[in-house]
Amino acid sequence: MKLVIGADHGGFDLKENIKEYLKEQQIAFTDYGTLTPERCDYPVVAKKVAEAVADGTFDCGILICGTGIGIGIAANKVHGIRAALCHDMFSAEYSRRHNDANILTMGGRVIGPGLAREIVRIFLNTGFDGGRHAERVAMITKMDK
Ligand SMILES: O=C[C@H](O)[C@H](O)[C@H](O)COP(=O)(O)O
Repeated sequence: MKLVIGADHGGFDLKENIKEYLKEQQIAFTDYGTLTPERCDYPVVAKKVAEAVADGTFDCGILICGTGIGIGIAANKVHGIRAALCHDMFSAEYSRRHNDANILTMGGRVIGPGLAREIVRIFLNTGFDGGRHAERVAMITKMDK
């Protein structure tokens, strides 16, 4: 699984914490920034990460801003992206099982690193159920065109 991660300044600290978790779990990833805590614009990193997932460079992504909202709105503008804002474990599981989410978004100003690590673990280890959910995801993909 090829994984890419990105954040703005609002998500920078949580991104760094999640990177430590991924290293501990020996999960490879690429960091598309931001690489410092200086203020920056979340649509820029959202576009970079979302396009790299959409074109197949990566299988999935994690995007973090202050709330997880803006970076998700921006990522979902890219064709083929299904970015899901998850601040609980149930949503993380079902974003994969029912929505085949390919980007997880979280808010670094909303949740702490312990819960965020659990959400990441579930997101990365849960598959898509397919079946009736595949038909619905196909409807979304059609709307994208
Ligand atoms: O949805 C947007 C994000 O939460 C941003 O991280 C946030 O808007 C950044 O705000 P500020 O520039 O005031 O730190």
